[in-house]
Amino acid sequence: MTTVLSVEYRRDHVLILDQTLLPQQQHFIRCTTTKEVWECIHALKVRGAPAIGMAAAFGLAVWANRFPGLNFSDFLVKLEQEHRFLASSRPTAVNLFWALERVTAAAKKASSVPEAVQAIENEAMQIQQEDEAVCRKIGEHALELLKDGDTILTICNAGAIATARYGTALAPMHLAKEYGKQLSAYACETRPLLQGGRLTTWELLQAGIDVTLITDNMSAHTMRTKGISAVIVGCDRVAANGDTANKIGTFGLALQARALNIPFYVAAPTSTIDLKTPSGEEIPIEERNPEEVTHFGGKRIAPEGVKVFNPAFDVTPHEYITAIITENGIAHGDYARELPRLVNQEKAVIKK
Ligand SMILES: CSC[C@@H](O)[C@@H](O)C(=O)COP(=O)(O)O
Repeated sequence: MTTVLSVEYRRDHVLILDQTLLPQQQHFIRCTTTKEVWECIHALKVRGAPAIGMAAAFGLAVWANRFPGLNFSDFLVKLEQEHRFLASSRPTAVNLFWALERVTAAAKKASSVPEAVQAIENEAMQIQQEDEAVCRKIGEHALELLKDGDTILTICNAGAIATARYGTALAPMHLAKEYGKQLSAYACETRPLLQGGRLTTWELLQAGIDVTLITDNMSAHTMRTKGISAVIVGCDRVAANGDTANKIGTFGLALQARALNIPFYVAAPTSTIDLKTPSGEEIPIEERNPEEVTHFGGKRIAPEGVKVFNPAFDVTPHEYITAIITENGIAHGDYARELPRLVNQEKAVIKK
């Protein structure tokens, strides 16, 4: 599989793989300020819920390392400001807020600036290390639901470059390859920014995994005619009742899967489960620049003045989700009861 790290911490800077240039170019952006990290997250140069959490956490670590002076209370006030600034880069993926809160809480336990800098750095690196282990576990649990020879359909990119390694929805594909099993994938192109067409195909091809690209409007036909065994998607936030926000188009896939009696699975690190948000109705859905829809490859394709609706995510109601696969096990329905149990097991699993 690809060993490219989409986010790499180098103490006085963080290297971010510019995912907007893939697959044509593999270019890393050197960020030395929180503003540069904010811009990378906002412009989807780094994207995918776990990866944006890591980028933001490392952004704070870079800022802390460059902090001039030793006044601890001044440091904490400015840390809160930088935290809030980075948190404003995107609204939907809860991992962004989760990761920022983790590193800020670690700094608050310190008693001097050097101690706090070290604590932020350690916590950010821990988040990245944990994410790799978490994704591998998700892949292993997902494989319990699949068999050798299965074909899955996915949307967007919930792969290695959206995480520390392996991905979430794509983790079973990478692990199957490692275990000598055969899983094939159909990747929905994922308009308007083509994360499926550009990124999932690139990642799976690099890993030597069988992948076929389709446009988004081919999904129902593909499910019906190509022997799709399961739909597996990632997520940006899972509410306490199991309602799940993921890339726009995901809800449509869930409806199609239900109509065709195909299981619909959500791969969710427990860091993406937000027990404080009761249902999908309370999940903020990011709306992005209309130009993402009116333009294609830098060229206008829609008439000047047309109204545009461009939500980046949608919410799949929990009743359409066959199972939610976490690093701590699988919830099959009754999410309001199962999700707290899985989230609260988190520490036990990570320590293994
Ligand atoms: C493991 S990544 C999970 C999700 O973040 C992913 O499925 C997704 O929808 C990403 O959207 P994006 O807008 O590309 O950040």
